[in-house]
Amino acid sequence: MEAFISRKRRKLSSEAASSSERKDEDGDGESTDFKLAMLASLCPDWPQDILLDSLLACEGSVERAADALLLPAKTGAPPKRSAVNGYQSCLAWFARPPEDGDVRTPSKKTLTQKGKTLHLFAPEDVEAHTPCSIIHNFLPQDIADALLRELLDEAPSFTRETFQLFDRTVESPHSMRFYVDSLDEAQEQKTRYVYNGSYIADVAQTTPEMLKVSALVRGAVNEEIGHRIQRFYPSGEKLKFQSPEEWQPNASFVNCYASGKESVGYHSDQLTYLGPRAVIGSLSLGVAREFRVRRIVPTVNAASADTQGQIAIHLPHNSLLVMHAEMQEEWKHSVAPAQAIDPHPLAGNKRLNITYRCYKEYLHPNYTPRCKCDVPAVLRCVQKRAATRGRYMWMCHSGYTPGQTGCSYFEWAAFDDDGRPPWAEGYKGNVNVPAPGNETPV
Ligand SMILES: O=C(O)CCC(=O)C(=O)O
Ligand SMILES: [Fe+2]
Repeated sequence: MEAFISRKRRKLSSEAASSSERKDEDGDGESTDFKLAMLASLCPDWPQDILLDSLLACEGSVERAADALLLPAKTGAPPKRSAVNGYQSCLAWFARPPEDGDVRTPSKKTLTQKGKTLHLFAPEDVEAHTPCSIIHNFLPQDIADALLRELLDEAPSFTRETFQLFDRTVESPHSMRFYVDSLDEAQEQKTRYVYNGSYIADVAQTTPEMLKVSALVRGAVNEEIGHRIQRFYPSGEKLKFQSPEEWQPNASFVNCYASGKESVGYHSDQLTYLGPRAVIGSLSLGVAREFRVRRIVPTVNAASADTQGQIAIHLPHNSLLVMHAEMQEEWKHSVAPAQAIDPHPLAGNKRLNITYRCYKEYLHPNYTPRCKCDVPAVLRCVQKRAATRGRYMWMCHSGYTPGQTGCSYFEWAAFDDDGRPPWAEGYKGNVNVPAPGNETPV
């Protein structure tokens, strides 16, 4: 569902848009994810893989795919997800264990196959084959339980996002709330920070347990970043545009999945306030669920969107998943609906998830470019178009506001090697330079 808001709205004139900060765009037009999300809203009972198959069979036409699926559904229930789609468990059984001093790059080999899901459980497999790392049993049990209890008390205040999709109003398939560390910041967020063209009306103050845990997450994430750079990045150096500063969480989205049916569609998190090559620390509590990731491959048509299949990372209670600097620009992630779940002793059927984020002071909307509608622009990275892939751009997002069409404002974003914009202290010069002849993304 989140993917609804990660698409260009211009072509869909009868459609208004939604809120939520985090979701990113390709800058490449209406993609398979968006079509999939639309199809999922029209056919909510069908598994993702069947939706995708149907979309491909109908050459990307959402209407035809929905017709094809809904016709038989009138006479029977949707088919069960095929059990043969998932395979493999611990790749490390087959791999040489890394030795101290090894510098490895993340596996380039395609492990996943079109339409298949590769299930990963072991932390060493997750870090070797995805842009993430995971720490199981992250918190001492009493702290994890206290945090979970606190979030269970908070959850009734969470809300669902609503989207206007053609003539339908659609709700996000899980609820959430945004938290910042002080009341001043909450006020600032409500009045200055724009998310897909709107302000967030409800911004809460980070709760005491969340704040306590934030300090632990901060230490662990910084350690994981160092480990990732040393072991996986070329020459053991941080990526171009990645911040060399310490990662300091100061904001978080908390998500609640009330049952196995609740989910979030494939998306990338929006970079506007996090900057390029953002790192996110994601703590899972309660019911274990699958976190699916898929590498974005440059596409020419809908049929090539799933050429590498997807990887499911299992997120048990009290696990900390770190989405590293490769993640938001090159991969998409989702939480798939679960056909069966194991209830948790404290949380019942619920999963609570905190995504700790590091908002950069120099990306405060006071400083970032404003579009012709006089709205702070949204920062996006070209994900699919091969010629400009990986370039950052500032664009208008007023088009996300119901009733507004937005403007055509577009500007390549200037960042130095450390991801700092020109107005930031210590800016060393633009390295986000488009290739000649590729000055505009569309
Ligand atoms: O629930 C999760 O693990 C992921 C949530 C997510 O992707 C988000 O908040 O952007
Ligand atoms: Fe996300």
